Amino acid sequence: MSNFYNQTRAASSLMRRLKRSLINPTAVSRARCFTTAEGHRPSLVHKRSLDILHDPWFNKGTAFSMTERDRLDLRGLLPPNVMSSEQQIERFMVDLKRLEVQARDGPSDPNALAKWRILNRLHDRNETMYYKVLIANIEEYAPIVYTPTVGLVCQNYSGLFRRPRGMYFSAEDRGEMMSMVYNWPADQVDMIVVTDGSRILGLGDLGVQGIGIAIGKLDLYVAAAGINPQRVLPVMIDVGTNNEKLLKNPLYLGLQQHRLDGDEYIAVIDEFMEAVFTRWPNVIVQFEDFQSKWAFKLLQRYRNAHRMFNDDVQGTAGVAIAGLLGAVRAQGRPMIDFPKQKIVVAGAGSAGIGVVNAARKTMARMLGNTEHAFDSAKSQFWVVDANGLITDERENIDPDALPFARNTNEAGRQGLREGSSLVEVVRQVRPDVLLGLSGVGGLFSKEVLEALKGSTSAKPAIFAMSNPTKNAECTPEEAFSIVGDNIIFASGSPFRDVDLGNGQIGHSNQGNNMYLFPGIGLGTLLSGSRIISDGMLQAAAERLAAYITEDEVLKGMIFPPISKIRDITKEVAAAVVKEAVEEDLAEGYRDIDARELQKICQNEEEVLEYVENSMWSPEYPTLVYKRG
Ligand SMILES: NC(=O)C1=CN([C@@H]2O[C@H](COP(=O)(O)OP(=O)(O)OC[C@H]3O[C@@H](n4cnc5c(N)ncnc54)[C@H](O)[C@@H]3O)[C@@H](O)[C@H]2O)C=CC1
Ligand SMILES: CC(=O)C(=O)O
Ligand SMILES: [Mg+2]
Repeated sequence: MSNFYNQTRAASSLMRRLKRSLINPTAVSRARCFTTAEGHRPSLVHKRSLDILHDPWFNKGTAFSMTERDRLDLRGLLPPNVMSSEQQIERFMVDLKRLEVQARDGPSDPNALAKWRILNRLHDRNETMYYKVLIANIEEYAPIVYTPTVGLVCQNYSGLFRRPRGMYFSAEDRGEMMSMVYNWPADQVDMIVVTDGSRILGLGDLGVQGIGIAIGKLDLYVAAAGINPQRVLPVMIDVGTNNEKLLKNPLYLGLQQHRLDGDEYIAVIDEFMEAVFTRWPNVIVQFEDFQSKWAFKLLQRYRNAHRMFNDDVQGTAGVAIAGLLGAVRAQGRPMIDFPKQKIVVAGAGSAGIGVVNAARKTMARMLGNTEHAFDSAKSQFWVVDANGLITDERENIDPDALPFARNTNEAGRQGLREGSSLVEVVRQVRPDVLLGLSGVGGLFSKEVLEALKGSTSAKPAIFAMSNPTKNAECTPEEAFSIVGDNIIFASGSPFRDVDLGNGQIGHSNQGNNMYLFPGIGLGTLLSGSRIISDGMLQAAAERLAAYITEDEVLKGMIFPPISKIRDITKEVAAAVVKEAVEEDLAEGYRDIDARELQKICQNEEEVLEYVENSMWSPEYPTLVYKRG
């Protein structure tokens, strides 16, 4: 694995300064399906006339040139004035800008859902333009297509549903999935994001309505990672819901039954996995928002045999590690001091346990990667769940949380016991970091934040990572006003920076797995790795951590702005490709075989170029009709 500690920021910025190279004809085609080659070569379509205008993959609306209108039997079906794509966007934005109220606070923006509707309608009729708008305005519209608004969309999905997007596999489809997958029109699928809707953000079981989160995540795959939108597939596996409110709603669109469980549940997921990997053997499957009960089990079940990962467990862990390392640097300490950090984590679900596992491994590696280092690193964590501090006295302890259960005697010496409240734990431990993945809005109450003032750290870090906005454990205003100006703050959903007065800004970082999952997926795709190893995930996290400069970190920025997400994703993907090659997992992608990939990986600039050239960009291709 690349040695993170030797990586310099200077090297990364040099890479970024590299001039964009011309498309390498031997590089992976970033062109759309049916496109014969890169960039300006035409795309072959098997439809004409209104069928084209009704196909969001090919529709250009008013931007169809006159020659194309003739070629595709479109003359007379559109107003005569041919628009450039810039003019089209200008016209579209008039509509959207009418609703212009600062969107970054999500649900507190009364127009968030209306904006989502306008964007969704564009998505339905012209994908190229949709992604052009999204990429150009990612900071403004990520909070609409992704957290927090996507949460609201999922909650209201049965009412909002108009046109289908993605695939639905339900418990009723048992025995049929292998043939159902052929109902999807694309012969190539690179990325699937699948959910069973059982834990959507911090909003609980939303059943079939959870498909919105898979759609939102894939929007970021296209916008940030440049995955071709014709090759993404959002999937909902509907095994029922335990949300009684939904079950009682006759307009609910999902199966009106309680969730399958046990072997029956696993059989459905197994069948789905077999079906998608049979039709698309090279696809990557991202598991999203599965309740913790299944998240870890399914990850263990599939991760050594399939190209898959669990974003909530592994993506979140990587983002948190990057943030935690940033917090150490922000304290003016060397990163190697990370193993000394005292970390209180509120939340022992898929995300919380994913984070403590990964943080423990990172600490152990820094301490020499011995068994002793691994064992002692666990003492840096205090994990609190709905029942308080987890100790070895806990009855029916979740096996995933077991390694982090505090020894009761030792807890006693600290003035703590099984079930101690969060405020007691913070008061006694005086942690460097308070990290929330509990899904409980306001959990970091005034009392808890007051207790954090006793932190032994010169600059304590508060990670209120639960989503959407109203589920954040605290707001940045609360954190800065109660704990003081000298803190680091990050939240899962976006908040505005805080004006601290005297020209000082309290930086509000967004600590969300969106910084990693697109690069993990893209890097895996471009390496052709058959699995996603711990090393690949670690390399991704390290690259994200290295993205922030020393200057930025000292100003309290531990994550880069969302506006840089495409560049960040490129770097993360490059790190993943390199790691896959180093671990001998890479089998190559399309016409780049494993040997060529190895050569590419000898030169950092070439890897970045390879990744960049493989990313789809939203430009209209010239369309040529060909009988299907
Ligand atoms: N920022 C990010 O990138 C990510 C954020 N998340 C967020 O993390 C949250 C949790 O996700 P999961 O772990 O999958 O959910 P989960 O439901 O599996 O786990 C929630 C945990 O919080 C604990 N909890 C509940 N009430 C508590 C309280 N009063 N005090 C302390 N702990 C309490 C529960 O006992 C449980 O251990 C969600 O809101 C989700 O949106 C998840 C993944 C990524
Ligand atoms: C961000 C994310 O994956 C979650 O809140 O579940
Ligand atoms: Mg999630």
